[in-house]
Amino acid sequence: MATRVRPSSKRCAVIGGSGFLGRHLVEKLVDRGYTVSVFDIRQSYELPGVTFHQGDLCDKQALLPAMKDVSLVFHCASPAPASDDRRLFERVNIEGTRTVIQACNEAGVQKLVLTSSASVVFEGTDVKNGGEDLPYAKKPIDYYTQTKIQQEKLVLEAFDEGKGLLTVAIRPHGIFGPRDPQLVPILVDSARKGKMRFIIGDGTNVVDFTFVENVVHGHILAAERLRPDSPICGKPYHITNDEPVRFWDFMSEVLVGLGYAAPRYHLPYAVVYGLALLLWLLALILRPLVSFKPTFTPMRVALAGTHHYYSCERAKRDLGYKPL
Ligand SMILES: NC(=O)C1=CN([C@@H]2O[C@H](COP(=O)(O)OP(=O)(O)OC[C@H]3O[C@@H](n4cnc5c(N)ncnc54)[C@H](O)[C@@H]3O)[C@@H](O)[C@H]2O)C=CC1
Ligand SMILES: CC(C)CCC[C@@H](C)[C@H]1CC[C@H]2C3=C(CC[C@]12C)[C@@]1(C)CCC(=O)C[C@@H]1CC3
Repeated sequence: MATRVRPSSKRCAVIGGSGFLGRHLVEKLVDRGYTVSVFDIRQSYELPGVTFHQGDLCDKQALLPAMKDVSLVFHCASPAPASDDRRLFERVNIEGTRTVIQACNEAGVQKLVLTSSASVVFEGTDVKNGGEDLPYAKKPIDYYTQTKIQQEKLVLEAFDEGKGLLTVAIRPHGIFGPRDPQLVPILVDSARKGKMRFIIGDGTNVVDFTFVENVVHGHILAAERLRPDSPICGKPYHITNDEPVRFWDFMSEVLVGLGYAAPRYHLPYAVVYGLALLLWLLALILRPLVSFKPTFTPMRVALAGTHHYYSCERAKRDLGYKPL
């Protein structure tokens, strides 16, 4: 009878490994002696020792070769929040994640680490030092958040000792660092268009921005602590800098550092949120005729005008996490 060879614990796959977080994760894994396969819909770089598999994660047959002899899978692929395309989010984050789980089970993968998001509990109102026990948002503000919630539930519920699949979810918030494709680019683009003169609300709201290397560190700790008897199986973990900052101070520092003026004039939060909602509706109605993407989406305005910072005490306790 043929015996199944147990894959090496240092062989892993990174789904979404061509992206911002994914590439940082791949680079750190290679440094730590892992053999890495990247699976992504695009290839954005080359790295010695890393094998690239190009394909759509909704296609199980395309995924399986990237998972051959792999014991650990990181799933950090998602459409960009800015795309605001309901069907795309549902297809990739929900149906695609189901496919990833099936492929992991078929390929005999032992551990699956999902990159979720702290925004799965954010409903547009203040979250102060939020723990992982907060309920999922009942009224998620956008399709991105709505489908990230479903995705996280799928992965955590897939934890099944019987089948041998151990799962965990990492919830970062507002990732920044080299090659960030959204935070600084959106900010700079808005500043160039003269849209960053205003502070939404009173400007004192405190939030988490998380350095990408801390997020990578949290993922690797979780992967290495994921064992059948570990308390982390089937659980989500917030990973932050453990250093919440004022949203508008952070924005101002980045803008001034890049040679733009800091926002100065205050606008009432409720008015800007209402306008953003109106613009979003207008863009939705006019979509068949004209396509325009408002800079100030309801989600961005909510993030810019409320407190949203999270406790990483559970990660410190269970993962031995400490910001780098
Ligand atoms: N950037 C942030 O502030 C935060 C990001 N996250 C999560 O972190 C993860 C990584 O995000 P980023 O690196 O910022 O985004 P990114 O856009 O740089 O990376 C996502 C990657 O997924 C790939 N991808 C998308 N659809 C795919 C598909 N159908 N099949 C295969 N690959 C596909 C893209 O090509 C891209 O390389 C995502 O799951 C995101 O939800 C969570 C919290 C905050
Ligand atoms: C136009 C301005 C009012 C705001 C400009 C800055 C924003 C582009 C960013 C500030 C907080 C960021 C953030 C995310 C994207 C970029 C910001 C809105 C996420 C939505 C990315 C995906 C997540 O999972 C949560 C993030 C929260 C913070």
